[in-house]
Amino acid sequence: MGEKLDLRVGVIGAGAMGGAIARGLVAAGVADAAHVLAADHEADRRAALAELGMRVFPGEAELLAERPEVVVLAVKPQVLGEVLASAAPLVADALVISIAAGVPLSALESALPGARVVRAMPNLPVQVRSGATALAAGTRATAEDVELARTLFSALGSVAVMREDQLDVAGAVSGCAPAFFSLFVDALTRAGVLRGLPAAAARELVEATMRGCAEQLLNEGVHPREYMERVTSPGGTTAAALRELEGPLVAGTFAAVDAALARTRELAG
Ligand SMILES: NC(=O)C1=CN([C@@H]2O[C@H](COP(=O)(O)OP(=O)(O)OC[C@H]3O[C@@H](n4cnc5c(N)ncnc54)[C@H](OP(=O)(O)O)[C@@H]3O)[C@@H](O)[C@H]2O)C=CC1
Ligand SMILES: O=C(O)[C@@H]1CCC=N1
Repeated sequence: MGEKLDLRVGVIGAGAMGGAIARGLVAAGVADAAHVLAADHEADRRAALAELGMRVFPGEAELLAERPEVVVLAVKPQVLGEVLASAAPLVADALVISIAAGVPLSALESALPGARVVRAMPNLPVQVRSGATALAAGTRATAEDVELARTLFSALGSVAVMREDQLDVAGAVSGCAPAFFSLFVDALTRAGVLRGLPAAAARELVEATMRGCAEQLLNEGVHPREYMERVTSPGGTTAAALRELEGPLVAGTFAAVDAALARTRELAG
């Protein structure tokens, strides 16, 4: 468990990502549930978090009236402008952490005059404290603010502090990656089914393999290429398969990351 922080964290937008962060912070023990405030339009989402002991609010104004020391903005980039306008007068003393894809620090800082802002790009596994988060500091954020953001997200997995342009790349890579990995798991499962495996068995085999590979890559620190070589018997089945897979997968992955970055730039506008 992480060190418990004596401050309140307000999460505005408790959807897929805001909900994951709120749950992760409580599960990690860095914040008491009663010190995590969550605002969401959806009554069901509020009820699920209230059940865990969090304080819940129907919108940002009600939450920010409580003046939490840290505010996490976790609404979609398309509605962030409205939230910033109503939050601006209420966050002068808070550290504001935006996780919105694309929305630049310059836009956040000009919409929140005086506020200390940090951008974060987390991913969905923060909910189970195995996430990956990139951080970039705004011009008014202090070293202590960056350390506080690092402490919060470190309780939810690994953290890297970087420049803002790099954070956008991290968003296209690790932010999106849970969907990329899930797509591959699904594709491999379907390939097994197509060739005769029962669906449930195929899925179990593929998911167990993903967990085992992740454990070995992380625990042994082995390079992915070296790990591939261990699996690839000379003249064997993996070599035959990789010959088909590598080209399209690498090209598709590069194109996918470029598409995510292009969309990031559109959202910035
Ligand atoms: N999903 C992911 O894996 C990641 C997402 N992000 C970023 O996180 C942000 C949220 O994405 P995601 O969680 O997927 O989106 P969701 O739609 O799941 O969550 C956003 C939630 O915020 C609610 N909401 C909108 N406006 C307000 C408001 N004014 N007050 C209270 N609640 C509000 C929405 O309710 P309603 O729909 O009813 O308006 C919704 O429940 C985005 O900016 C995205 O770029 C970053 C990294 C990863
Ligand atoms: O799809 C999105 O826009 C968000 C940002 C990164 C992952 N999900």
